Amino acid sequence: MDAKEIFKEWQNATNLPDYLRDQLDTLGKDEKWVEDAFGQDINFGTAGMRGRLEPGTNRINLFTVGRVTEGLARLIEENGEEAKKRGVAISFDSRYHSREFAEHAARVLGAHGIHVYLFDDLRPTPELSYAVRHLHTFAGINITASHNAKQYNGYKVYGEDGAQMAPEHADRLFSYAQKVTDIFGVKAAPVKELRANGTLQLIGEDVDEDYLNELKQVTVDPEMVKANADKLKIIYTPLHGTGKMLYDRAFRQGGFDNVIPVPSQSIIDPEFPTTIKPNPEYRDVFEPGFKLANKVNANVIIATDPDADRMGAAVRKSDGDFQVLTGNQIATLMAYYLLAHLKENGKLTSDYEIVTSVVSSALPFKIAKDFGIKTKHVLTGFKYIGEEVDRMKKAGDAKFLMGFEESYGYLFKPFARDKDAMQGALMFAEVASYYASRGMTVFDGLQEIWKKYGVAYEITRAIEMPGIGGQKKMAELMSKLRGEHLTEIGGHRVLKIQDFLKKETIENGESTPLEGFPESNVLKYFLDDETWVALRPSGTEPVIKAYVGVNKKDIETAEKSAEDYQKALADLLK
Ligand SMILES: O=P(O)(O)OC[C@H]1O[C@H](O)[C@H](O)[C@@H](O)[C@@H]1O
Repeated sequence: MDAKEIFKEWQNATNLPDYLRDQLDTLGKDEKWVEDAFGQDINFGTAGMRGRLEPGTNRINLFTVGRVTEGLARLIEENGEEAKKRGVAISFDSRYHSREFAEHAARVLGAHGIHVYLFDDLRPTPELSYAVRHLHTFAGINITASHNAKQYNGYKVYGEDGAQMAPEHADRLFSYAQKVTDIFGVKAAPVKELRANGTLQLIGEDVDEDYLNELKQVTVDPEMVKANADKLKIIYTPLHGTGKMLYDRAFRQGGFDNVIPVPSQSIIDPEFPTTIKPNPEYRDVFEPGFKLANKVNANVIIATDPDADRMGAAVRKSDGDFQVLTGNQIATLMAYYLLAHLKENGKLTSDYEIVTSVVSSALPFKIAKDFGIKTKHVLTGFKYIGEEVDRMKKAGDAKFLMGFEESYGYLFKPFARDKDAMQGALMFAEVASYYASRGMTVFDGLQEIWKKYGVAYEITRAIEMPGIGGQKKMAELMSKLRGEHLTEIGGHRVLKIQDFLKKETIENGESTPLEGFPESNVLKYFLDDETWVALRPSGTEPVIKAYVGVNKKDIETAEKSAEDYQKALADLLK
């Protein structure tokens, strides 16, 4: 069936809620929209499915949520009665329709007799990851579009290890979902019935308690934190989302008594009214925090995104202004602190390991090597970091120190297996406390690291390619570049290319196999001035991501060079 026919089916459906029917009537006047919203099924990417909250098979709505949950139900059924009994934990964030979708997913699973643990209210993503492990469920669902704009929602699926489902399983789930021919006929049992027969169980405070208890392990030097408590004032913002549920207790039990929330951003609100996108990457989300910090004379601002898996921070410089740090810089500070702490306490052993993605900063690895510990690169997607934690546990060949991604994700203690902004916030607060104890700001700390190891500076840019045409364009651009074997970028010689799709490394015109990674549409180039650049279509947004990482003597040269490289990449993508 083509897009127009499917659109007609939706028009004729008898069970569309009014808000979807209204949207269908208005948006449906635009043929291009119809083509985009009905021309394909919404895909499963880096983090499950994500899309605009609109009617359509290529959108997020009650019906696409129902269909994918039906796919999950069939995957669980295939694994037998035990899997059904273990069931699924479900959480949701502060977005429009999140609660409704979570409940709908519970009802669809319930109709298959699959046990469901549904959070009674919004909760952070890492708490769901923790709940899956803690309750030994077979899977987890989280209704969230993370840091995307308010028009979006999404559906993340977790495997029994608490990490986002690995591609093999996710593909299977998706293929089951696609076998659902009548998207309007997916069965959903009534909540009342499921509550009465015990299939649907609400969870909340009980899991909070246990998760908060685990969070206590994150702080590595509680005494130092305690001794410097009065030197540190932290501003915290949950950006209108789930971080609000736990931050207060988490900070307090960690010994951080001086944490002041940003009032306007502590209101749970799907409009995210104080932001354009509730993403701690962007300076604008910190504006209310800056004002408050100036008023109460605080030096550190910590922000978590609406589902509290990403954590960003801004720190005061000596001129009084705030610097918004990148995810890479935050991870660098954390890695240095953790290693220095282990060393000072005579606890540093060479079997510690840091894991990060191939598009994240090289500096934490440089530091790790200097301290003599192991490092491991994985593809983008925190689930791959989760897999490494499992590998270390099973093989017993390494101790997990931390995992991080440039996209503001960090994990220290693997009781959660997704990036955990609560853990990130606690660790960053501890880093701030460490520098305060030395009479320094966090920004001074970063400069100290740069002085020792050189300035690593990274910029990630997203080049938008929306719509169905966009997918095609991204595929064409990537395959064109792949075929070209570039020898020069931005006036610099390419020394080596890593092609993660063809799984080959090209160096001096010779190709050797690139082992140890699943296939992925990523190209990474290493240049003659210690710069690396990478290109990949995002798995969560209709964009190609262009990554640049330079190594220079000072930050000014680094910033300029990184900008120049970004321009060169933008030209390549024209
Ligand atoms: O670069 P993308 O494919 O858009 O993914 C960006 C990020 O999306 C989600 O937040 C995932 O959990 C991360 O692991 C990933 O790094």
